[in-house]
Amino acid sequence: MDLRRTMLFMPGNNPGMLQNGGVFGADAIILDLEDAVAPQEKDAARILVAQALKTVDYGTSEKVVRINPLDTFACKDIPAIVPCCPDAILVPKVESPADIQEVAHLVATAEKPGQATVKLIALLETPRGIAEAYQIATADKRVVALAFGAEDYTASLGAKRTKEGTEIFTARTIVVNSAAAAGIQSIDTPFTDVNDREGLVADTQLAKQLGFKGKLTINPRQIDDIHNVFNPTAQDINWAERIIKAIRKAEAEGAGVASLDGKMVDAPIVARAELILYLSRLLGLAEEAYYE
Ligand SMILES: CC(C)(COP(=O)(O)OP(=O)(O)OC[C@H]1O[C@@H](n2cnc3c(N)ncnc32)[C@H](O)[C@@H]1OP(=O)(O)O)[C@@H](O)C(=O)NCCC(=O)NCCSC(=O)C[C@@](O)(CC(=O)O)C(=O)O
Ligand SMILES: [Mg+2]
Repeated sequence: MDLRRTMLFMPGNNPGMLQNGGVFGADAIILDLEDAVAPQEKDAARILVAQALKTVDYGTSEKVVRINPLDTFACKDIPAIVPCCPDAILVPKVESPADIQEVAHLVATAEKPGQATVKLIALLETPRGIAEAYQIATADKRVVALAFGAEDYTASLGAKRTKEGTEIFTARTIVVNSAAAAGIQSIDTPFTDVNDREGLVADTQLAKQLGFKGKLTINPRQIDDIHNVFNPTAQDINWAERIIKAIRKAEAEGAGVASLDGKMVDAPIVARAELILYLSRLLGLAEEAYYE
């Protein structure tokens, strides 16, 4: 499983940020050619991002480039970026399966022989994109995640953006459910007030509760708080260990259902416990947390 708890945006025309992007420990970095770059800077940013992909060591962070939409500069971005071997392309303002299929075709044409297959992440940030979420998620096998962009979405809706996020609740759950139905990940919208840590943590907790697997990130100071929310806690790991022990004991006694602390333990509970343990092993948390 690829971890995408944090996906850190950095403007593609900012050499300082592009140079340092790998040192913050984000699961993914997104070199942005779209909205963080002014129209007159697009050509320079494309060259800078291509160069960064070839020369900067981003460590274990997944390398993602957000291209421009198909009706603007995507046809210039894809042939310039794909041969520089990004891990994935973030496609903004996706509105239909046809958008994804067209990008997938352009990417396939631009890939060098022997290059690892470039993945696609669809950014849904319009009412139509949300309405077509499942069709978009299943439009091409390169698609590994759906991401949600609340600022563009609420601007298109004409809805006021609030900290509580009532206006985006339906869209968030559609994105999560569509991605899960397609067997891919869902990544939540960024929290745009970089000085409001409490608000960030609350918003990330809500995203996790809804089923998102990560959050778009705009500032390195947000990374640890987001990771802390998505990481299993020592309590989670302890619960998961006890669930697995309880079900193994029940199975040894010929039963498919166990009881722990008075609560029923059956297949979906066991699946949740296994996921927690898998994630904690992946993050190197299991032992440390278990023996606390
Ligand atoms: C927010 C702010 C201006 C705050 O600046 P501040 O200056 O207050 O930050 P400080 O924390 O003081 O910086 C301390 C040190 O960290 C360095 N540093 C900061 N950020 C860094 C970073 N990202 N990567 C590497 N390095 C970084 C900085 O260079 C400094 O380095 P140094 O000088 O050496 O000490 C800044 O973070 C920033 O520009 N973020 C990226 C913004 C961006 O890409 N937006 C577009 C993508 S979202 C989007 O499009 C979503 C969506 O699609 C969704 C929808 O639709 O809803 C849409 O449409 O909205
Ligand atoms: Mg946007």
